[in-house]
Amino acid sequence: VPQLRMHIEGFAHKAAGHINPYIEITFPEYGGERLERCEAYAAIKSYLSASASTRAKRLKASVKDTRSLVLSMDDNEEVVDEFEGVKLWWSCLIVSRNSTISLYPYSENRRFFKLTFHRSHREVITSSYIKHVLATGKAVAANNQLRKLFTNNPSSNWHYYEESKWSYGAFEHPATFDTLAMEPSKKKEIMNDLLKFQRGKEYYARIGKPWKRGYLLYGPPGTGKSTMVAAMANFLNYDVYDLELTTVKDNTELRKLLIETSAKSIIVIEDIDCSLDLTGQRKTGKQEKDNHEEKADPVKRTEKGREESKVTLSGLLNFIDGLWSACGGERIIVFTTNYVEKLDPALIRRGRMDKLIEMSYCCFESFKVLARNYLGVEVHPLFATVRQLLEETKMTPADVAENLMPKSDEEDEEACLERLIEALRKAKEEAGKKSEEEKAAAAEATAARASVDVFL
Ligand SMILES: Nc1ncnc2c1ncn2[C@@H]1O[C@H](COP(=O)(O)OP(=O)(O)OP(=O)(O)O)[C@@H](O)[C@H]1O
Ligand SMILES: [Mg+2]
Repeated sequence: VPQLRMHIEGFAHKAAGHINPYIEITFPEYGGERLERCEAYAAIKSYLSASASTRAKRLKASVKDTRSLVLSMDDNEEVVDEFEGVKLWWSCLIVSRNSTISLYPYSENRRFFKLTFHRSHREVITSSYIKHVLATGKAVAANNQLRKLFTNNPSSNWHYYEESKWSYGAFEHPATFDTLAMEPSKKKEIMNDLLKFQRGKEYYARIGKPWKRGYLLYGPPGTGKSTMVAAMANFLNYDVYDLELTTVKDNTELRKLLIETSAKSIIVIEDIDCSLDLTGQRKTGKQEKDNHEEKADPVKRTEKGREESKVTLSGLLNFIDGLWSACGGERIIVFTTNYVEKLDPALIRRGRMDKLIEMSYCCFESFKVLARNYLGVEVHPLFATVRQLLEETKMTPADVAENLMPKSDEEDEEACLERLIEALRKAKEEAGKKSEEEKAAAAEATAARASVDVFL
């Protein structure tokens, strides 16, 4: 029984106190009344990850992005540290509690760090070493912080454990403004806007505005809206909260989710036009009645339960306004949509959304970015043809990128560019045919009307 063992160890330590000249300090991962995650633990972890990677033999790796690796001490591993000539030992311990039945998944295993040192150094350790560790650890953490991507859980799971409203994984989207295909001047403008926002703490305080900014990204599918959000997060070093409105049952839940977001984050609501009926149309009497019936009939309700979110436009507006006023710290909210004209004006008016950004079809400048990324080519004789065709045809950056991607090892950049040109020609032809058909249909309609006129 682990608990018993702990007790015995405790006794053993006490008994050995006179003989054993070493002092041990433990730092548990969770502590305090609410068992919240200890800041000290996190700082020590980062501190040790910086020094442990050179000394410890067993390391745990987590990949931060495609270029760097974060190494940290593995469980039950020990490292030696030195401070002002004093030698001390750190170990990472884990106590598993598999034998106890627990409702809280995170408390199954308890981790803590143990610091051991000779009692003659007590003064140095307690007065300066620990301070040094915590400060260094925080700095290290800020440096190789793993950014997180949060998604909201359906409220039926909220009661499982404390931080369950949002679940998260590492945010590892590789998109940056460098790889984003967009008109350079527009890109520059957005980057400057973001920088101004990030550095604007005093400015926002002075003009008495909350330190928040709202963006609406709109454009056809495949023009890089989601990619843009990732690029923003990477640029600012923010966490991302991906809010799925369809799993939010009502306005109250929306509020609760909002309260649990942290500062330095981007809250994204994708495809806002599809998520909910936010087009400003009020419900008809019949729909209201249907809702009542559903409440009375639980089977029907659960059947439709998933997509039947009761979040309303006014709830969402309150969410945004609440964000603007209730939460401290820098936050960005981003909406994406394919149909900006479908949205209620109240949602995108100034003050709610600060900037409307149109993502559009691939222009030649965007193509150059993609060619550089996908093929590593800056100039090529075929570029002229591509330029010509891009001016005459609409193709999304997603489609251009797809065509540029080498399909096998034998394919060189020439082959890829040829394929793109082929696809562009085809698209142009189809667009031409379509407009011919439309013209014909329109002509037919006029002719029909004319004949009706004659008939009358
Ligand atoms: N502007 C762009 N720059 C670089 N890559 C792009 C761009 N637009 C699209 N892509 C590529 O196409 C894929 C799809 O783009 P993305 O998911 O960002 O489109 P979207 O505008 O969010 O589409 P949807 O409206 O369907 O959500 C991405 O994985 C990316 O590789
Ligand atoms: Mg998208």
